Amino acid sequence: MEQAPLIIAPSVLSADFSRIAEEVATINGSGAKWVHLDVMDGRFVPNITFGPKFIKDLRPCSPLVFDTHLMISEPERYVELFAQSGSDFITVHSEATVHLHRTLQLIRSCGCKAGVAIVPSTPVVLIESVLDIVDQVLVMTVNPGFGGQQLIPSTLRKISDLAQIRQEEGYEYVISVDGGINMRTVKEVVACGTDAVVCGNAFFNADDRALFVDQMISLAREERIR
Ligand SMILES: O=C(CO)[C@@H](O)[C@H](O)COP(=O)(O)O
Repeated sequence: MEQAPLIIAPSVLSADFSRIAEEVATINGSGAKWVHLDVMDGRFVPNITFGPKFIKDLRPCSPLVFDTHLMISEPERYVELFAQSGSDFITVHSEATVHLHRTLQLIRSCGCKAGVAIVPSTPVVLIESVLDIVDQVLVMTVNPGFGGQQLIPSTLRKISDLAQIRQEEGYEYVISVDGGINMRTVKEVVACGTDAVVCGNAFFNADDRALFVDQMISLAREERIR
């Protein structure tokens, strides 16, 4: 069976918040399938973005999958609010919650798909015991907090490891990659087994955002048939 096209998830972190509805409209028209929503609390990461009201207000602006990435400490305290805001996926960091398994169960019990994220210094072995209950594993390829950073090469191995475990165990999670993804780096992450890529600066700085998405998907297809 042919593999599904690479999922492109533009990160609104790199959007102009003063024109956020217009910016999201360009995501809708670009061929991207997901909208990536980076929630930061100034504690788990050294930056602050937005909360559930922002996502709730954006929900009517897009029919796409809302991929909410909680870069916040103790995310379990806010899961219900982010579920009510219209998130499809809610992804929490393994480093940010003591009871990771329980937090992932909570996400699912709220009717959302559950994701687990790991920062560059966290090895895959630390999340192996929850891989049977997640719908997405998000591999951070930069240290979280800011857009526009360079991909850290030592993170790539984790993508291949997750793809191998998925195959061996028959799991069905989506493997997504976040940080420093652009037309130069997409092939290497696809070669490792990525299904979805988060793109902040590369998407929002593209002269033609629809063309950018199209080219990223084509580059992925070329890499997969190589
Ligand atoms: O979560 C983050 C950063 O913490 C990312 O989602 C960035 O927003 C990706 O931006 P680029 O590296 O693609 O510019």
